[in-house]
Amino acid sequence: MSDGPAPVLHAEGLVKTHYGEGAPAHAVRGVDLSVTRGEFVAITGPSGAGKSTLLHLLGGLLRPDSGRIELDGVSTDNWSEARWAVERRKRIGIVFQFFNLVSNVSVADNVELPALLAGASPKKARTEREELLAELGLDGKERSMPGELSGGEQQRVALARALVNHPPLLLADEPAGSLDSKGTREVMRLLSRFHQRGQTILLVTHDARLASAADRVISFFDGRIADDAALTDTAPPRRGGISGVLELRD
Ligand SMILES: Nc1ncnc2c1ncn2[C@@H]1O[C@H](COP(=O)(O)OP(=O)(O)OP(=O)(O)O)[C@@H](O)[C@H]1O
Repeated sequence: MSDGPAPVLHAEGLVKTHYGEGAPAHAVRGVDLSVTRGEFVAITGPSGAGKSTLLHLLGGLLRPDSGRIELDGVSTDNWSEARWAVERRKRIGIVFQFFNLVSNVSVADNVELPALLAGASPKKARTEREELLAELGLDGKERSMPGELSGGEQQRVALARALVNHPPLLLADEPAGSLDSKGTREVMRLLSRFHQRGQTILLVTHDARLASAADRVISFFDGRIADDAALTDTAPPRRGGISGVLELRD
């Protein structure tokens, strides 16, 4: 590898088979992947290709059958579940299709909790929460319960929760998958904004139009990377990708 800084994420030889009721599902069949700081990478592919399984492996929510993962140059090989939980809080924010907010606590508590668990003082957690919710257009919703919010608002709360500890890596698994076109536009606009400020993002989506908002698109098929289309250094920066893409939806 070159002398530059370690990639935010580096995976080698990842394999994962699910054993359910029927035949084993060979969801991830040997994946090598590096994500550099500041990249916005989309992983796209048809339903059942193994995209979510890959994202769950990369976030430590599933263990690979074989292969290895490094985060910021640190090997995760010997991490226990408990260690993963601690490290994930600092290093990886995750947003899911169905938000996964804690339904019986307020918006404010949903966002502050991961900060407190990571060791922030109550004052710091509160400040971070206030800043993020304001940034995400959720002023005045602090005392609401998740169920009182629209899908788009809930996903913005989930985004605030994922980013409250300033993790180097944001993983997003079909974050617009349960949103209408307005919510989709909003969440993609926010991802793009955070990316422009330097956030490294790995987005899983079956929707090629949303994937085109990223600056590198990986096509995933049958558990393997079929294509990895990074923009070259000499390519002109993409502009208006998201609005161009999402106009299609209106
Ligand atoms: N927990 C599980 N138990 C058994 N099989 C599973 C499990 N999770 C996923 N699979 C199977 O693994 C394969 C890959 O699934 P995965 O959800 O990773 O694909 P995907 O590309 O994310 O699909 P989608 O876009 O529909 O979410 C599929 O055949 C799926 O049925």
